Amino acid sequence: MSANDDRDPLFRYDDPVFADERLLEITHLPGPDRIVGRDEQMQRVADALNPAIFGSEPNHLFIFGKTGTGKSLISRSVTKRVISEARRDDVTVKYAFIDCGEQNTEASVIKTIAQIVNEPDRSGISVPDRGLGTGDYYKRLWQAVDHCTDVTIVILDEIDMLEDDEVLRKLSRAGENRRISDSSIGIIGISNKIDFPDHLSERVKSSLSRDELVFSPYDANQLVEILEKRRDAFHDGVLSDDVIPLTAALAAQEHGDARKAIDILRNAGRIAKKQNDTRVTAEHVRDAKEKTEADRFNELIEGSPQQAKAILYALTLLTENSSEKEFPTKIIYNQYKEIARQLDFDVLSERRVQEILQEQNFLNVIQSEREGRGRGRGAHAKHRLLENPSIVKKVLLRDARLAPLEDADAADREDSAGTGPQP
Ligand SMILES: Nc1ncnc2c1ncn2[C@@H]1O[C@H](COP(=O)(O)OP(=O)(O)OP(=O)(O)O)[C@@H](O)[C@H]1O
Repeated sequence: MSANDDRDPLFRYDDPVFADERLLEITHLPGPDRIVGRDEQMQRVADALNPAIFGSEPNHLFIFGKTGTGKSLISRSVTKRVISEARRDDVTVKYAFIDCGEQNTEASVIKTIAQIVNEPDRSGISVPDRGLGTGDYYKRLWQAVDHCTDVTIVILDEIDMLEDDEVLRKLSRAGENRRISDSSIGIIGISNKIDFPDHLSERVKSSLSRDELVFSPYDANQLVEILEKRRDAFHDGVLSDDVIPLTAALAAQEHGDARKAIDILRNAGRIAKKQNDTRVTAEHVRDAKEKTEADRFNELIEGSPQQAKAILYALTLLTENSSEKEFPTKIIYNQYKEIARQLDFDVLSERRVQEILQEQNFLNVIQSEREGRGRGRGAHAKHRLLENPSIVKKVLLRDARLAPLEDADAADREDSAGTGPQP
């Protein structure tokens, strides 16, 4: 009897497609030999963090670049190398990776760093999840940092999502202001908004944005190389020859986004597996592209209220039915009113719709520009959808309250195709 004979037949124990799917997970940190084309950026991050190896204060650093250009990968990878180098000299370096999209208040950022760094046996303190004011969380953070580390590296991803820059001011000057005495803190701020430092107060800017680093998008060849280095996520012979080049080409269409490339490849494998295919083909890749885009858009709008979805639907219809790409608030508002009536929603004021458009701009769902120059505010802003309208529509219609729009949409399409009832 083989070892597998007594296993529960309800489950699968072999995976015909993936040898190690974790290599394609977004949280996976690939080793240095799998990192492609970022030597210069790695060196710059290493230069900024170098003092930490000897227990001294690292330089703060800002990293900019579009989605999927390796900003968090390089920050985490170099930080980990700093930690292991420092350990050789008995220097303790710890790091906290904070997603400011999820933790955007001063108290939650401070609490999270303190919880990551703290070892109650060494510091003699605890960092409770709730119940302390911001000031007390700071006190515990300084204690934890002083007792448990020589250097703390704080990586703030999506730093532009922070409610205000107070936390940056205090963290960046902790040593200078003698909040901590036996230890130091280095900050790496990551953002895809290159104009982010313009929004910081002068004091924070002067202490933080001395060192800036820009990550440019990958070209299709680099994306091919990145994917080739993860080919062992699949069993030998599973990927058809055209899968990696096609995935790279599709991911390079907007800008060279490695996150999208890896997501498409993983989804292609999953789709093949679901269909009981043992080879991943170009067709799986095309389906995977659509799924990846829909998933990503869904993630962006998941928490949005139904009114915001109705407004986005209005912008989607306008985009679909016109050769224009940008629309003024007023035009979107008129279309929204129509949709709100169809859905039996209360009709919001134009001012409120304008605010919601602004929020969606902040969430990177749409892009708003004021007429003339600068980021969009106010009644004269124009708004553009950042995703393919057919994907947006599909995702918005997943919301049951918006589903009636699907019938209206189908009827419109029939009419415009001339297949509606003839007189
Ligand atoms: N140069 C590279 N070599 C190998 N893999 C890479 C490279 N750049 C990015 N990746 C992979 O692409 C994915 C996205 O990278 P990462 O999260 O670092 O991008 P990012 O610029 O921080 O994006 P975002 O702004 O969306 O957070 C990760 O799975 C990462 O491992």
